[in-house]
Parts: sequence; C-alpha cells; structure tokens
Amino acid sequence: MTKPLKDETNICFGCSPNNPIGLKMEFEDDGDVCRAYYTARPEHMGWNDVVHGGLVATMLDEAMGRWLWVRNLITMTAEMTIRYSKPVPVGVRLTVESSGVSQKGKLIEMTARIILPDGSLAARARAKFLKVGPGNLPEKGDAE
Ligand SMILES: CCCCCCCCCCCCCCCC(=O)SCCNC(=O)CCNC(=O)[C@H](O)C(C)(C)COP(=O)(O)OP(=O)(O)OC[C@H]1O[C@@H](n2cnc3c(N)ncnc32)[C@H](O)[C@@H]1OP(=O)(O)O
Repeated sequence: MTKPLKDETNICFGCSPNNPIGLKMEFEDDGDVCRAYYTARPEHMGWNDVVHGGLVATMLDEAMGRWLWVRNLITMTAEMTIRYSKPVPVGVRLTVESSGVSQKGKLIEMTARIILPDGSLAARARAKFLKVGPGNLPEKGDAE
C-alpha cells in the first residue's frame, strides 16, 4: 500500500529527508490514523518560543496529505480551516494526527490535530482535498 516516501525524488517540504530546509516529519500509520511525533526547532519560531502559525498549518496539512498519499489518494489541498487553541511551543514533543472524514465524488474531507505533551489540544484543522488522481476513500474497517 505505502508509496516509497524515501525515494530520492521526494523533496516534500513536510516529510522528505532530502529537503535541507524541510520539516522532515516522519509519519506512522495506526489504523485509521496517521501520526507523527515531532519536535519543532527554534528556526520554526514566530516569536517567544511559539511555532509560527503558518508552520502549524503546514504540519496539519502534511499529516492529512500523508494520510491520503499512503492510501493512493492523489489529492491537492483545496481548503483548510484551523482553530489555533493554544500556542505550540518549539522544543517539545508534539503529536500530529490526521484522519479521514468523508468523500463525495472528488472531494475528500479530512481532519487533523496537534496535541501537546500534557494531552491538550493545541490546534485542529478541517480541510477539503480534491482528487487529481485515482482511488477512493476506504470504508471504515476496510483492509488496507
Ligand atoms: C516519488 C515520491 C514522492 C513522495 C511524495 C510524498 C508526499 C506525501 C505527502 C504529501 C503531503 C502534501 C500535503 C500538502 C498538500 C499541498 O500543499 S497541495 C498544494 C496546495 N494546494 C494547491 O496548490 C491546490 C491549487 N488548486 C488546484 O490546483 C485546483 O483548484 C484543484 C484543487 C486541483 C481543483 O482543480 P479542479 O479539479 O480543476 O477544480 P474545479 O473543476 O474548479 O472543481 C472541481 C469540483 O470541486 C469543487 N471544489 C473546488 N474547490 C472546492 C472547495 N474548496 N470546496 C468545495 N468544493 C470545491 C468545485 O466546485 C467542483 O465541483 P463540481 O462543479 O464538479 O460539482
């Protein structure tokens, strides 16, 4: 199922190990959830040890894009809404998770969240992705 994410042609800003300025997020799949444990670095700061909001959006977008990618759903982000509930600090281990919500034709709705070490929710995203390639969202419980 999983595409070769470590391919040297992968230069994705979010997940590629080959992009020198990328986030280099590493995801694992856990059933219906795609998850990364990620510690943002000082260069990801907006100010005052808080991760830049645009990079928070990038982490969430990446988690959702990655969830779709490993399921052979070739998509692009068409719309994303983020609730920034708490500052996301640099230098702490974050949990970044995504899951699928629904599909209607080419439109796939996704959700993602960033959880702080104390278990509290720092940010959550709701997004619409549009398919630009084959594949459909698996039914819940489908073998992958
Ligand atoms: C070799 C190894 C490589 C490994 C590699 C690994 C990478 C693994 C991780 C990847 C992780 C990436 C995560 C980041 C993902 C990005 O960042 S993608 C980049 C950011 N997004 C973009 O650049 C998208 C820019 N937009 C577009 O290209 C186009 O608008 C789209 C989204 C492809 C849609 O194009 P389209 O299909 O021509 O759109 P269009 O005909 O206007 O609309 C189609 C239908 O969708 C509807 N629609 C369009 N937008 C919306 C919307 N926002 N809401 C509701 N309906 C909508 C339309 O109304 C239309 O409906 P119908 O009329 O058919 O009923």
